[in-house]
Amino acid sequence: MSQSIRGPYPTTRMRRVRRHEWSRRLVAENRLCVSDLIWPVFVFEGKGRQPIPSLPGVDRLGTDQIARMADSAVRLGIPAIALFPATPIELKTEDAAEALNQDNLVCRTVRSVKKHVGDSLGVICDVALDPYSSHGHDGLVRDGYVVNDETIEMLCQQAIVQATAGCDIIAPSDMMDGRIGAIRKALDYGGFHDVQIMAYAAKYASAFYGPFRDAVGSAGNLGTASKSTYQQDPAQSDEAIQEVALDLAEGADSVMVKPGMPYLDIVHRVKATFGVPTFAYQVSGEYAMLSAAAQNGWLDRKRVVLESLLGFKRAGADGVLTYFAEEVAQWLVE
Ligand SMILES: NCc1[nH]cc(CCC(=O)O)c1CC(=O)O
Ligand SMILES: [Mg+2]
Repeated sequence: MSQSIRGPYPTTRMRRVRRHEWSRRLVAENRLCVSDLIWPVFVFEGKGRQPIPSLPGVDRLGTDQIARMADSAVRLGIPAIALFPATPIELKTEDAAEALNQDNLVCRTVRSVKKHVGDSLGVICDVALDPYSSHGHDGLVRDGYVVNDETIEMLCQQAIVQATAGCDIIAPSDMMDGRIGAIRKALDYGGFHDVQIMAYAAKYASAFYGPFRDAVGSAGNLGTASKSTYQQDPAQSDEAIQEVALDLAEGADSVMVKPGMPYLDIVHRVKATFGVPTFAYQVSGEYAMLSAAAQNGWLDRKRVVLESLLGFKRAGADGVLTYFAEEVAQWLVE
């Protein structure tokens, strides 16, 4: 080839650093590690394990499975679990009174985890009424509307009940206005000033929550009703920033964006705007999608899961709540 027809070759060759595995590792800007994972755990009243058909591979755990689960989390180095109770149908009522029972399933589970592993594992509890309400809504319903302030009174009591059981992080997922400030005050007056609040600050009214509602048994209660009068409209972006600003001003220690993959733009904006501990929730529908495709042999389970979680890190999340947590932790420590 003659010199004259050779074009000007690029001085910058992006491919140079990609050539070898050691080099790709060396320049990697983001990394996923076990410390990034929050493990959601469904519990039920009874013994053994119950499969959840729309969450293949995820089981509800009976009371006799709790110690083993907590041991596994500690052994793998998972920093925290998030507990979700499947409340027996006969305990669900219009006023969700079971939420305030000091001996309800979630409180007993918290106590048994704490008794078993103490402070080597953080325990997160959702604050919202949907696992306990006969209508499946996160708040109290008056004349067909989920009422804000009256719900908050109950959420404050629910937070105290959970903190008393030993919960380390209270995670309000209800989207009532002003609940973070009220819960912070209630916790402080109750002597729980060291209990953290992880606010589900930007939580969207999403169809991706379907399998979760199967898991906690609230799908049948909610029926075709929607949560759009309190959860955010998927069209909104600036609104998420305002939600986060309010929750931080009210005393949230960390914030959560939910769902995850379709909302990575929100994760990024929140982290870039506030620079506070920011978490993302890879919700049940996201787990179901990836699992189903992998089960069909259409996607490589391990590779898509790791890629999806790295995506959260790249977007700015400090950690991810994911149903893949235990499995991923096993891969990462191998
Ligand atoms: N307070 C309810 C709650 N807490 C976590 C989820 C969904 C999580 C998931 O889909 O994995 C929901 C469902 C909802 O808002 O209806
Ligand atoms: Mg809010």
